[in-house]
Amino acid sequence: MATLQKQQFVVSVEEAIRHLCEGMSPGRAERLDLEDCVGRVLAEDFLTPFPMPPFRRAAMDGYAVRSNATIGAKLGQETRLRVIAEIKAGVSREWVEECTGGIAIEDADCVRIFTGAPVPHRYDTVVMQEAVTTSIEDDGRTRWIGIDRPHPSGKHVAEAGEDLAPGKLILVKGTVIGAKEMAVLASYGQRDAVVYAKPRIAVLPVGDELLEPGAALSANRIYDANSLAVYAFLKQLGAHVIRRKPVPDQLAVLTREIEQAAEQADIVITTGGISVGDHDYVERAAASAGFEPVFTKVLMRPGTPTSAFKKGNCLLLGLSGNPSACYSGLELLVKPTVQWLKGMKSYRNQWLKGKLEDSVGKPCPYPRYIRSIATMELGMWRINPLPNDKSGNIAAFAEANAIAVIPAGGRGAAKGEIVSFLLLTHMANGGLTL
Ligand SMILES: Nc1nc2c(c(=O)[nH]1)N[C@H]1C(S)=C(S)[C@@H](COP(=O)(O)OP(=O)(O)OC[C@H]3O[C@@H](n4cnc5c(N)ncnc54)[C@H](O)[C@@H]3O)O[C@H]1N2
Ligand code: MOO
Repeated sequence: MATLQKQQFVVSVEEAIRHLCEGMSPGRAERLDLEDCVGRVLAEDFLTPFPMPPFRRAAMDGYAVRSNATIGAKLGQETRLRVIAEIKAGVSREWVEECTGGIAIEDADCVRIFTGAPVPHRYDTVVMQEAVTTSIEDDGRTRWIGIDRPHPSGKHVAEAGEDLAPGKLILVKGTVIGAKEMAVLASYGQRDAVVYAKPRIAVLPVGDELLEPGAALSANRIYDANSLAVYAFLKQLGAHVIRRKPVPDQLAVLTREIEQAAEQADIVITTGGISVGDHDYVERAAASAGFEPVFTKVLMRPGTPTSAFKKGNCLLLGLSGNPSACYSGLELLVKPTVQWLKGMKSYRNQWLKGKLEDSVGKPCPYPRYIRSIATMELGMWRINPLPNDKSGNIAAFAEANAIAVIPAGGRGAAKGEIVSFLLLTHMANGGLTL
């Protein structure tokens, strides 16, 4: 039998990401209740519809006073102000008007006020209750406060619109909705938001050796680890995931599975079966299912055989079967692609710089993505490459919290060298969603 000659469309990691994102656009926009928008991406700019705060309000519990009335106040020579009303948060405009509207403007009165309550216009400052003495007249009703120092105008009063004027662009299209975005939207009374649909991604683990977790282990078989890893990763990214059972190494079966998955998904991810072995069928099945190659080799190790194919709007991404290589593919390629498809403005990976705490001796013609432990010490990231990080091993990546990149060629990298690294999604994830 002739040895399989893989078509060579070789790209760098950066080029692979560009190819993957190019020609795919975020899904349709849909309007969802805010509670269902966690981790979703805004498909429209959000402009403030009214001033924030919407009315002039007290920022402390205390007394609303006219600052003029406090000018002459001194220790031992208190200014006394009569408390003419009590205004708490949530009272009606009519109530405030009734309490203070008909009263001639004099300096010598004040109102008891609580945080969040509207400050009547006649008063220009709020004095915290800790800063006053209180007294009640013999009639048991007339209340006074004593103030022993001047209070400047505008203290503890939040003016209407001082936070945000109406018509201001506060959340731009492409922003992930998390807690603070929710607070903004809910502050403006929004019940729902227009967000991009979740990307739909199907996962097909490929290989005769694969058993479903839960089945009895038998000779020469292994459990399918990848499809659950991909499932978890994609869930964390906020995708809709369809996980299929392991597919045998048979061209016809795999072709049919890919065709079926492509009908349900924007992206089909296979794991395994993408290298040059006689029983690696993903590339041939992709062709039988009508997919065109986008790239068939990525300049990275692990995961060099990672390949992508396109048919219409559907992308087929073949990740390596080795669990570490598969996982690297998720972090390096799948994450930016899915984030792009989710409509995220900042969809690219955020690379950081750190100092290698150990040399990495193994030379490699491609950039090597080393599973590592990154720690921050005295303002500097330090990178400890994990030993024994063959792409078929799981120990190194189970421990890792980062992937560091060792440039191609040369003799690896020396201890003390500054390298780029990526914090793994479970460490760095700003938008962990389910
Ligand atoms: N002659 C060559 N052989 C190989 C090359 C090469 O360039 N020339 N590349 C090697 C590299 S690098 C990689 S990476 C692997 C990739 O192979 P595949 O992606 O085709 O993966 P498989 O051969 O199907 O499996 C590899 C390995 O991973 C195990 N595996 C597969 N699926 C799963 C799963 N769902 N869960 C857990 N483990 C899985 C599988 O049993 C194998 O041990 O090819 C090299 N070969
Ligand atoms: O590209 Mo592979 O993942 O090194 O074994």
